Parts: sequence; C-alpha cells; structure tokens
Amino acid sequence: MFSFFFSGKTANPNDISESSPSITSTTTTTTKTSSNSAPPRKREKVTLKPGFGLRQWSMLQMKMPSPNVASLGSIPIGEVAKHDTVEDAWIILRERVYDISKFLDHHPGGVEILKQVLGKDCTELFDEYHSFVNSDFLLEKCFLGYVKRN
Ligand code: HEM
Repeated sequence: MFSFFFSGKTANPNDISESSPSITSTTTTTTKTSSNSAPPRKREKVTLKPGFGLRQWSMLQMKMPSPNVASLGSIPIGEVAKHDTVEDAWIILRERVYDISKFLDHHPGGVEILKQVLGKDCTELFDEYHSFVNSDFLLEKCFLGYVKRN
C-alpha cells in the first residue's frame, strides 16, 4: 500500500517480519546488497501513540509547505548540532539536513531510538536498520538544505 515509502533496494529477507506485509510486497526486486556490508539490524515492533503512523504522516506532509529548494543554502554542521531536542529535531541523512520534529511521533521505529541521532548524522544507523526506506520521499517537506562540513 505504501510502497512509495520504500526505495527499490531489497531488504534482507530475514529482516522482514511476518506482520509487515507492506514490506514483503516491496521486496520483490533483486538489488543485491554488497556482501561486505553489515547485516541489517533486527528491528523490534514499536507501538505508536494513537493517531500516529506513516498514513497519518503522509496526510500531514501533504498539508505542509514545500521547501523552496532553489533558495536553500548549505547548513554548517555546528548549526545542525544545536537542534538536538524532540521539539527542535534536525538530522543529517545522506548529506541532507532535515527538520524531523513533526515526523518523530510518526516514525514506525518510535521516538526513543531517534533521540540518539538528533543534531547528528544518522545515515549509518538509518542504513543499518532500513536502507530500503525512501527518505527523500518521506521527509520531502522537512528538507532544510545540504550540510556544510567545514
Ligand atoms: C530520520 C529518518 C528516518 C526515517 C524517514 C525512517 C523511516 C522508517 C520507516 C518508513 C520505517 C518502517 C519500515 C518497516 O515497516 O519495516 C521505520 C522503521 C524503523 N526505524 Fe526508522 N526511519 C528513520 C530513521 C531511523 C533511525 C536513525 C533509526 C535507528 C537509530 C531507525 C530505526 C527504526 C526501527 C528500529 C524501525 C522498526 C520499527 C518496526 O518495525 O516497528 N530509524 N523507519
């Protein structure tokens, strides 16, 4: 149903829980993950607050304004680090900076696990858990600009 949340990359079949039919249906493509990459981390089922989840996030995002990509500047890494609370939550993912404050409660993995990456680059952890998730799409309206590392 929400196959657009997931990129064409194939998740590790061992990583697909029986209770996640949406994932199962998106894992038929056969992009092989590199053999020297670490196996995906085991993901526990997290219960979200009522009224939160990817469907609700999708509806909320539709109402959010689109960032004016042409006018976005680059953001010093030190600036990102200042936004490390759940009320003001920025992250770096694939060199892009996102304000995920509104997304936190909708994250299927829960808020708690994301607290460790607020204000930081979460690319490595993101890929360890779910490199197949289409973050460009999911966080489209949260995009603030590209990170400036020096
Ligand atoms: C900020 C960008 C992130 C986005 C857009 C995102 C998105 C998602 C999505 C779409 C799922 C559902 C995947 C599925 O059904 O299998 C998910 C699950 C999960 N994510 Fe994330 N994630 C992000 C960051 C992270 C990070 C940094 C971590 C780890 C530190 C993480 C840990 C998890 C876990 C443990 C689950 C499994 C939840 C479950 O199966 O119930 N995520 N995430």
